[in-house]
Amino acid sequence: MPESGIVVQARSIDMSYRDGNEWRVVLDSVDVDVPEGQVIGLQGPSGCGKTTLLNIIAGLARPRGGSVAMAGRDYEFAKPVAMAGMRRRHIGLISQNYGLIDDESVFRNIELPLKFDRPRLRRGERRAKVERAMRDAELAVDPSARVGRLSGGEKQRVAIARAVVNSPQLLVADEPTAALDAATGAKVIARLRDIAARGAGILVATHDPQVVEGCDVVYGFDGPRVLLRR
Ligand SMILES: Nc1ncnc2c1ncn2[C@@H]1O[C@H](COP(=O)(O)OP(=O)(O)OP(=O)(O)O)[C@@H](O)[C@H]1O
Repeated sequence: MPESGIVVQARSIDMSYRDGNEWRVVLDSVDVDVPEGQVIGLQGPSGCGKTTLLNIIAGLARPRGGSVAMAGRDYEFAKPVAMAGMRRRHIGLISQNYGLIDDESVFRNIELPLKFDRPRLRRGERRAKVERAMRDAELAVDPSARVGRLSGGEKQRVAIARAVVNSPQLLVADEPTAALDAATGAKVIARLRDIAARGAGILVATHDPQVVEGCDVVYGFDGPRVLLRR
């Protein structure tokens, strides 16, 4: 049985990549818990395996060993269609390069997950959800503005709004402040904390000390292991 209040539990995760004739171990029996209402950090030098672990917990990559469970249900890594449905319904993703469509408006970028997951939602309801997500992300730009014209900080907030528009239980963010100055980065962390305060679990990979400071628990990488830091 899962512990109550845990959004996602990863157990004994193993991952290796083939390097010529050898297998290079990146994750070796790694355990991670993401509780409701908390921001959990993954910290470590470049190349240590943060993105690999995030992708596994976000259901985007299949580990070579171990299991991941959301609300006590194991991810069905062998079933790509079921996995895609689970990701759409329960997981919000903020990727390193934001993954936005520059030629589309702010509104259309943010509503995209709703179009896939809630195609029968009425226009008014969709608009209300997008506006709510924009408020949650503290995004005060014209919804009809083209994303390509926004600043880096604004783009990051569009990515946050899009990730939360479906009210996911788990939000996964890969280096969310990497391209931002310190003041803008601080605002992003504040937004993540607000989103967690409403019950979501957040997992964030970072080497930004400011982000680390804003986490409830930080897992630090030390070679192919994850150690609980605080
Ligand atoms: N698809 C892949 N095939 C082979 N090797 C990979 C693959 N993905 C990642 N790796 C290797 O696994 C290691 C961990 O990569 P990962 O991207 O998870 O690190 P990271 O900690 O997120 O790094 P960064 O902070 O630079 O993003 C690296 O050595 C990388 O080269």
